[in-house]
This record gives sequence, C-alpha cells and structure tokens, in this order.
Amino acid sequence: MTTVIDGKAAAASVVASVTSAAAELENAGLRRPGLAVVIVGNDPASHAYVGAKGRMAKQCGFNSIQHTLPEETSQEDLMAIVETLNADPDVDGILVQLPLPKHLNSEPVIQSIRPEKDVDGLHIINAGKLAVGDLQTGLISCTPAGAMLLVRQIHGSDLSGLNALVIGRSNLFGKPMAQLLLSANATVTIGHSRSRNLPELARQADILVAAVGRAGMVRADWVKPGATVIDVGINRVPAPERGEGRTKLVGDVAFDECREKAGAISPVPGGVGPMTIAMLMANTVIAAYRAAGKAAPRF
Ligand SMILES: Nc1nc2c(c(=O)[nH]1)N[C@@H](CN(C=O)c1ccc(C(=O)N[C@@H](CCC(=O)O)C(=O)O)cc1)CN2
Repeated sequence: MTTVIDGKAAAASVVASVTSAAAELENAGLRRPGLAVVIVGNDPASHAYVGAKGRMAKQCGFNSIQHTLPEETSQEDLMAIVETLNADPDVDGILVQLPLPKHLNSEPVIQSIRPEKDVDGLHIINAGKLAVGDLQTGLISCTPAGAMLLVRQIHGSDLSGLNALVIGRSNLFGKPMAQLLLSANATVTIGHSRSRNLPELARQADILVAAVGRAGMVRADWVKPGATVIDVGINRVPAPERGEGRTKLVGDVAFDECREKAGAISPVPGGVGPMTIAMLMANTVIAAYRAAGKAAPRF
C-alpha cells in the first residue's frame, strides 16, 4: 500500500510547534520574532507566496514586515533596504523573494544579508555550515529542510544503506537537499540536465527527489519498486478538463503512474510546497531564540 505523504499535516505540526516556541519567548518577557520579506516586481506567483508567508507569520505570533518594491527598483536601492533590515534589532529574519526581476543580480543581495538573519539559508556561511555537516549553528534552506522532514517521517533519521538521487542542482534546493541526505548517511547522487541516463540512475534510488521544473518528467519506469518519491516541482499547466483557459499545478513526477510503483510519494499540491513556508517560520523562531541568547528549538 503506497503512502501518500501529507505535507499539509506535517506543515501544520511544524507551525504549531513554532507558535508555541514564539509564545514562550513573549511569556519570558522577550520580544516576539520578527520576519521581514522583501518582494520586487509584479510576478503573481511570488506575490501569492509572499502573502502566504505574511499571513503565516502573523498566525505564528510574529511581527511581520513586508517591503513591496516596484519592478524598476535598482540594485543599490534593494541592497539599501537589506542593510536597514540587517541593522533593525526587531528583525530576526530577512527573506528576499526569488526570482528577482531580470535586471537585478540576486547573489550580492543574498550575500549582503547577515547570516544570522538569513532565514532562507542561502548565505555562503549557512550553505558552508551545511556543506561541512554542521546542522546545528546555521540556518538551512526551507524547501530542502521541509523535504527532509518528510523523508524522516518515512525512513527515520538514519538513511544508512539507502541510495538517494536528487534531480536538480540549484543552490535553493538541489545542493542543500543532497547535503542533508548525506548528513543522514544516505549514498547520494545529484542528477541534472547534463546527466546521462537519468532513468537508470533513478531506478537505483531508494529515495528519489525531483526538482527540475519539468511537468511529469519522472515516469513510472524510473521508479524502483517501493521507493520514496519526493516531488519538489511546481509547474502550472493547462487544464482544459476544468474549463476553457483553466490551469492546474502539477509536479515533476507523473503522480498517478508513479504512485503505483512507489512505497511513499509526495503529491503536488499538498506535499513539499506547504513545508517551505512552515520551515521559514521555524528558521525565524530559531533566529529569534539565538538573538535572545536562548537555546533554539529543533524541528
Ligand atoms: N526567497 C525564496 N524564494 C523562493 C522560494 C524560497 O524558498 N525562498 N521558494 C519558491 C516559492 N515558494 C516560496 O517562496 C513556495 C512555493 C510553493 C509553496 C506552496 O505552498 N505550494 C503549494 C501550492 C500553492 C498553490 O496552490 O499555488 C503546494 O505545493 O501545495 C510555498 C512556497 C520560489 N521562490
């Protein structure tokens, strides 16, 4: 019987723990966690995600700040906002929503965020800590941290003897996901657009993680029987069956056919996606505890 992994329930459980951790700070007479999200431009999906982050931050009892900047914002103006947030003692976490408009270079912006406020876990200091196996003192990128929590639900925290394939090598997901799996003792391969014979590599994976941005790329004949399949793709595709001009969200995995082969599989929507925002809340409360000189909760 295949387990369909319930990302919404897992996210709700993380959010409940974050909410009590935030309340404990306030009850101890300390300030509540502060999360600042910066969005540049008019991308509708990015605005939807940022809106959801702000609502969730409020639900967790955080101080939620949003900077909405016009499409034509300059690199200097964006970096000046980050500097102001870096210096603001009420802000524990800073996130710059990606992607930025094409004329802006995201890397200097990300690297200008103080590492202890980098709740996206993308600063080189945080990425470096993860790369050397330090999972305790930095901040870990939200989507891989969330995906890993789902993997732990199925396999526990020791993945010794298991083969994992991560398809995708982005700084936001593929690389940190591979590091997390490696830290849990899995034997890890990273596949990408230049890899030869991805289906063959996938068939050897006990844990198959897809983050390529190609709707339904992973087919049933890629899946080892009983494998855990984690779908990180978010692709909006036409859905004429729902009416003219309608669309729907699908992952990188052909869900219906892969479900037949997998032991456990995460759906899209309702799998890894909700974990991204939950783990952002977790990182923010961790940053707030550390800023207050208190031992941070673990998630
Ligand atoms: N600075 C960042 N930018 C982006 C990140 C990120 O982690 N940091 N990730 C993505 C987008 N993202 C959050 O920003 C995100 C994507 C998807 C979801 C989600 O909950 N998806 C739902 C479906 C939602 C829907 O119906 O549209 C799901 O999969 O069930 C949350 C956050 C890129 N940018």
